[in-house]
Parts: sequence; C-alpha cells; structure tokens
Amino acid sequence: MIRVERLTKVFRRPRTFTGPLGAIRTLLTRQYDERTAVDGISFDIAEGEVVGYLGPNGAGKSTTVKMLTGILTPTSGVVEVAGRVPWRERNANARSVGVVFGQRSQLWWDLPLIESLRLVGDLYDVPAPRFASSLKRMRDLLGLDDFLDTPVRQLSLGQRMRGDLAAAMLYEPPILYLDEPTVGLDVLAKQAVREFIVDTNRAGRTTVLLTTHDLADVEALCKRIILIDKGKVLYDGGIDALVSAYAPPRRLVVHADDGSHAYELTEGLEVPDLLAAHTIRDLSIEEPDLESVIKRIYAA
Ligand SMILES: Nc1ncnc2c1ncn2[C@@H]1O[C@H](COP(=O)(O)OP(=O)(O)OP(=O)(O)O)[C@@H](O)[C@H]1O
Repeated sequence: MIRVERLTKVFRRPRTFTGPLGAIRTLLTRQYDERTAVDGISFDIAEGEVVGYLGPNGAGKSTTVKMLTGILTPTSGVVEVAGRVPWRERNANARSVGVVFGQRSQLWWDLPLIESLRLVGDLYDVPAPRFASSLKRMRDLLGLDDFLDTPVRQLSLGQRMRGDLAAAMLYEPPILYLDEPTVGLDVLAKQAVREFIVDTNRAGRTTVLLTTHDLADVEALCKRIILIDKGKVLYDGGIDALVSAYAPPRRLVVHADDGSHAYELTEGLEVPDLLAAHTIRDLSIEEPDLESVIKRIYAA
C-alpha cells in the first residue's frame, strides 16, 4: 500500500549572516546550509496495517509524512502510495489519503462543523447518498451531534479533533495519516480517538500511519513500529520483539526501613546477601516498559 525506498530529503537554506551589514551579506554571498532531514529511509506498509512512526523531535517524521502526502518532493528515492507517486499526482493521491494533524485543524475556522464537513464532501466529490451514510457513521462513532452546528473556532480541543477525524475519513480513503492525534487531549478524549482509529481500521481495513510521542497510543493501536532518528531507521518491527531485544534488565525493588532500593536483575546479583542487608517491608519486580526501551535505543 505504501512503499518507501532510500527516501531522502535535503533542505537547502540560504546562510544568514548577523552583525552590521549582515542582511546585505546574506543577499550577496548566496551561500547555503544543507540539512538532511530524511536520510535513505526504506519501508513497506501493507494494506490494513497500523504502524507507529516514532522518533524524537527533529527526527524527520513530519518530513516523511509530507513526502507521502505529496506536499514535499523528495531529493532522491522512491515513494509510492496506493500505486501513485504522491508529488506527481498530488490531487489523485489526496483522494486516497486522509490526514489529521493534532497541532492544527484542517477545518474552516468560521464555519459550523457541519458546513465544514459538507465542504469536504463537495471537494472530494462524494455523492449525496454516500455522504449521508458516511456522515451518519461519523456522528455515531465520534458523538458529533452535540456540536455539529457550532463554529469550529468555538469547539474544545477534543471536539475539534473529533471533527478533524470525521473530515479526514468522510470520503473513505484507504489510508489515514495521523500526526499527534491525541496531543493535549484528556484521557476520555484520547480514548475516543483511539477507539475511532481501531474501528476505522477494522471496518474498512484502512491502513494507518501514526506519528505520536504518546507511547500509550502506540501500545493501544500498533503491532508494528518504525523508529527513526536523525533521518534514519533505527528499528522496524513488532513491539514485542523490540522489547525483548532491547529491554533493560528487570529490576528488583526492595522496600526497606531505610527506604526503597532498586537492583538490576542480572546474573551476578546475589539476592540472598542483598535481602540480608535490609530490614524488608516489601519486594516488587519492575518490568521494562516501552518508554524505557525506546530511551535506551536513542541513547545508544
Ligand atoms: N522547511 C524546512 N526547511 C529547512 N529545514 C527543515 C524544514 N522542515 C524541517 N526541517 C528540518 O528537518 C529536520 C526534521 O524535521 P521534522 O519536522 O521532519 O521532524 P519531526 O520528527 O517531525 O519532529 P517533531 O517531533 O518535533 O515534529 C529538523 O532538523 C528540521 O529543523
């Protein structure tokens, strides 16, 4: 469904000079700084997969998604989305893809939500009966009825996000890109967004590429993650395999009269000696979580 091969994006920015006459020097010298945001990335995503695309700030996630939507042209490499080259066939590609950015809305700020959704229906040439059935599904799944007539600017963040998800899926694209869809939402709203994604993926076999810093989203939604840093793929595979390959040792935590002490459960650990050294109140074992595993990989 999505094929990316040796994909690279280098941004070129005019070098800027500061100090007296800096602006003139900037104009006259025409020197450039280059930054490789995406550096030879390859992956394939099959129809119906939900994949977490993760990385620290500045890793190149948004740049990749922009090349998948056709907003940016790659410097080199291959991108194919549903058999199309996105930047060559940007309009046709847009019909295959729904996009949601948590940080900014795609909706018309001054229009009531329902009008924004109608405009999306018109823009994507959704026939009236299909629009009606799709809207009904979105209203039920996302609980839109309480605020369908409210101008988008007056919606809460959680309501606005539900409106954005409805707009992205109204024309039933086979692929959905989600960029930080739960950022800033409370626990209930996050849950609603996650349930919508699960349902959309199950019902329509929609392929989902999810970018997020919230690892609870990833654990709830994705079987596979692609981890990138500095524009390169560090890991591509299952979450379970990642945890067993890179997990730090489990830790034994001794809660004693003089406080709590944590010990890594490695082969050389002399547990009896250690227990004898404390007046113990309780013992617990800490299992590594996805966050500690990912931190370890970034730190390597
Ligand atoms: N238009 C641009 N011109 C020049 N450099 C850019 C441009 N867009 C992004 N970059 C640079 O490319 C690198 C990757 O940026 P990108 O936005 O893809 O990261 P990201 O992984 O999405 O980060 P975040 O988690 O913070 O959203 C960064 O160093 C960024 O400064």
